[in-house]
Amino acid sequence: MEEEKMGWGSSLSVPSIQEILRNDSISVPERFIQEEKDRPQLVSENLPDSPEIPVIDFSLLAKGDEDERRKLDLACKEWGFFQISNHGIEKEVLHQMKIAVSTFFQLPLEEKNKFAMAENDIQGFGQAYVVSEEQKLDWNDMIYLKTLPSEIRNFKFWPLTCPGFKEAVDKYSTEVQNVAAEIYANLSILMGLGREGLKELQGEIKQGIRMSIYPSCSRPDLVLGISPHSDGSALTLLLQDDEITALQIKHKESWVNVKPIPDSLVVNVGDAIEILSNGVYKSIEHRAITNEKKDRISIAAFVFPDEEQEIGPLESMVDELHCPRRYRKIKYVDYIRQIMAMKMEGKAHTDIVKLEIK
Ligand SMILES: O=C(O)CCC(=O)C(=O)O
Ligand SMILES: [Fe+2]
Repeated sequence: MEEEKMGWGSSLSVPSIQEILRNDSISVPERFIQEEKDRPQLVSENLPDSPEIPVIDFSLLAKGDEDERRKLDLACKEWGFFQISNHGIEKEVLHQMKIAVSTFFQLPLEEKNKFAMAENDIQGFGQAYVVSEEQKLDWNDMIYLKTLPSEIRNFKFWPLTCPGFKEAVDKYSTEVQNVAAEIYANLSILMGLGREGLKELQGEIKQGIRMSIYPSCSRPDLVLGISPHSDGSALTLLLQDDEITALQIKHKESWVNVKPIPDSLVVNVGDAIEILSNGVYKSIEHRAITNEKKDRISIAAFVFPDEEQEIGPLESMVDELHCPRRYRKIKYVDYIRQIMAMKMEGKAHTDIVKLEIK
């Protein structure tokens, strides 16, 4: 029963890119070659020297600093993305998390397959959003786990054969949740509610973590590490490799690189906050590219509303004259199930909740 309740949908199973590369690390299989219009421009080529995405000092935010909160407001309106410094999560916790993930991906395939996604859920080792045999595949392998609330932590997908994995993920997800909760509380204030307003309306936020490996690729000009999409979460907090620039976001119609700041986290507004804020805060399209030299790991913690909650624009964000209602209400789990059943193409999936504006 419980499992059925947890089901968010399913995905066609896809070959492991790491396994393909183990047999032949030079050729790029047809299914991974993007249509010409979708291929990335490489970092070293002609992406303009992009404006830097905002950096928010988390320690100030946590102290209730109003200037910092205004910076957060602007970042969510104009960029939908920001990096946070001084988040207070110890370096060692970040380090152990990265080690756990790379150790997992070094396991032999048969070991990883023990945690393969079940029929009716996207949890485990595999891919989400693969809905047809013709669909181009992304150059990554990933494992997705729901990590919070803690009642669901002890489930069968924990790769217990991977030493230190559970401990590292437990620790990291708890810490990252505290950071997410503080940002959530600040957004709540900015949206005209009290600090606890969003939580009171929507319940505690939950968390799922997507851990990905993007192996180095002989032809990074032909493939995408992850295709353009926006996140279905409320917020996403991303821990990424300190040295490799790979994440790109859509800003004013162009792709902009998110240059890593060591030990900081990249945060983005997800669809749920876009909907709650009536479109004032933007859930921005993003993608990741690959490189020829080095495998890259990233860890995306998605925080999201309770599945049974309805999400829709907050009354405080709707003003019939200046800011009419832009989205219909939807139960969060129905939103997720519907978008999981689609191939992600940028932000097209958010159309399912958009209202016609007269
Ligand atoms: O690996 C990255 O930089 C992005 C990952 C991402 O966008 C996601 O998992 O939703
Ligand atoms: Fe994403």
